[in-house]
Amino acid sequence: MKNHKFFPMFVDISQKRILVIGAGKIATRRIKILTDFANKITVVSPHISDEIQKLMKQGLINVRKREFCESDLQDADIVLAATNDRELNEKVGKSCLKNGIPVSVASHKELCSFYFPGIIKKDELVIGITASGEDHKKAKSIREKINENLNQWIE
Ligand SMILES: C[C@@]1(CC(=O)O)C2=NC(=C\c3[nH]c(c(CCC(=O)O)c3CC(=O)O)Cc3[nH]c(c(CC(=O)O)c3CCC(=O)O)/C=C3\N/C(=C\2)[C@@H](CCC(=O)O)[C@]3(C)CC(=O)O)/[C@H]1CCC(=O)O
Ligand SMILES: NC(=O)c1ccc[n+]([C@@H]2O[C@H](COP(=O)([O-])OP(=O)(O)OC[C@H]3O[C@@H](n4cnc5c(N)ncnc54)[C@H](O)[C@@H]3O)[C@@H](O)[C@H]2O)c1
Repeated sequence: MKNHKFFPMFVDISQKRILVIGAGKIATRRIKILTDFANKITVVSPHISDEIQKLMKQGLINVRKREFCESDLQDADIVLAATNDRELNEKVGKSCLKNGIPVSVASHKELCSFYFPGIIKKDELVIGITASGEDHKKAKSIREKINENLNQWIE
């Protein structure tokens, strides 16, 4: 295929129903970012990190404290699969792709219809970074470098 890079489309997700499956290290990192952009975040997971618990108490997210079930997808506009059960992530990814629900699968880049980017947010500036799924550490280190220098560049 000639073009297979993902386009950085900046999208209004403020009213989108976002379903995050899993509430561990990766899901928590992403949910904390998403709360700056989205108002309708639901997390489904039997175990919840302390940080997720805090966000729930602040009213920033809804939590279904149980295992994922297929019907969770019925009221989801966007899905992030981030459990430590790779088979489940895969099942979710395939189901979303089949049903046209935008999905990012933390364990299977080939099942993503979008990638979760590295994000820097400063006032009205929003910067998203991807290494096209090819080098996650590079995406992280470039995000850190931009972060370190941004204030200086703005001045
Ligand atoms: C950008 C960032 C956002 C975030 O996660 O917040 C992000 N990954 C980050 C870091 C990171 N990821 C991984 C490590 C461990 C070291 C390593 O393996 O290299 C580290 C480093 C670390 O965490 O220090 C492991 C990993 N990641 C994926 C797989 C599965 C696969 O490749 O198939 C596996 C193997 C899992 C396993 O085998 O178990 C997949 C995806 N990770 C993505 C995003 C999507 C597009 C990536 C891109 O654009 O390149 C994509 C494709 C899908 C998605 O998840 O949407 C964030 C850095 C930004 C920041 O720090 O700000
Ligand atoms: N994309 C990335 O940046 C990146 C980086 C490292 C790892 N990973 C991948 O991300 C995934 C999650 O890693 P982690 O470190 O956050 O794991 P973790 O062990 O910290 O958390 C896993 C979470 O999944 C939940 N879970 C397990 N079974 C579930 C089910 N049936 N229904 C709902 N929730 C369920 C657990 O309750 C827990 O909250 C792994 O598949 C790993 O391979 C991705």
